Amino acid sequence: MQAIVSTRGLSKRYGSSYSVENIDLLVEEGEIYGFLGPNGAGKSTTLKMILGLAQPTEGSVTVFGKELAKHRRLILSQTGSLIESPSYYGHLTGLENMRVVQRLRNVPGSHVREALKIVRLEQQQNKKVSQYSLGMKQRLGIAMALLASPKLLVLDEPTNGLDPAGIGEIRELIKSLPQRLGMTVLISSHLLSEIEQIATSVGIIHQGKMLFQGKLDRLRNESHPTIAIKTSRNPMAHSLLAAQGLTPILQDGFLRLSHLTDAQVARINRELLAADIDVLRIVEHKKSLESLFLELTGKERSL
Ligand SMILES: Nc1ncnc2c1ncn2[C@@H]1O[C@H](COP(=O)(O)OP(=O)(O)OP(=O)(O)O)[C@@H](O)[C@H]1O
Repeated sequence: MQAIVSTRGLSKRYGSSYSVENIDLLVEEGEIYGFLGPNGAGKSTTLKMILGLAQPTEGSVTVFGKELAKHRRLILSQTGSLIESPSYYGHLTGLENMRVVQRLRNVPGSHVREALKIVRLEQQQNKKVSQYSLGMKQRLGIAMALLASPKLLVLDEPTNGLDPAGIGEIRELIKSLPQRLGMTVLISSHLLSEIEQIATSVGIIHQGKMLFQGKLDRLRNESHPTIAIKTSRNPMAHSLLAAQGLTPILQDGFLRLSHLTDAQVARINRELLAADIDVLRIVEHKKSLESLFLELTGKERSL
């Protein structure tokens, strides 16, 4: 698969400290890449460097296979972005605002109607933007970013400040873009729950460093499930398992074990029964992505 965005050793230093340190980010064609991290982690700074809005202290950015430093104009002509809140004229209507951007970007007028249709603002296009809700303003910002039919769309926390209904709308809109318009999307958020619902790949950044990058499924597999076994005689079962070199933890009426294969679980079950211990429950507990994310960003450990 073709790399749409890749960075090498990308770093940004403000004063004596690094806000972004040695980031190798990789976004492949047709992906929705969720760039995830708590507030102040370095997401905006990274996205700004990818868009040529901030100068890296070290490292390089390649977009569409071309180095940003050398092909900035070409790359940006094929990239749409929404960084921080969208800029618009409140006293003009949505349509008039779109026309301003259309002229600035020198794209055909037909794109305006198309973009307004995609973000479902057609009905409100003649309303002044000062009378728009926050969600409508965000959608207008996305419509502006879509105007030039970009191959890459970069969105920095596009659902910030929206209510759940507004978040849902933007989410569905973004989700539809790769298939509908053949776009690749790079979107940042501090909410795992949000990224989890739309992204195909994630990059997790914390204190300027990338802690994990890859498919969401791989992140899920990083979590080793725990097997909890409830028996009729837990203390005796505990001794039996410990004698076999296992390290069960007796907690809340269950013996908890981790890193077990299916074959080991089956063997334990057989042995408990053979020792005349009834097995009442065998339950698998998977770590939620949320707890994995907190563990990663809380402990700052590298995967
Ligand atoms: N122009 C600047 N001058 C000095 N420090 C800056 C500047 N821009 C960002 N920083 C610092 O860089 C760090 C990362 O900020 P950044 O805005 O990239 O984080 P973020 O992950 O986007 O967080 P948020 O979601 O809160 O915007 C922060 O500590 C911030 O204070």
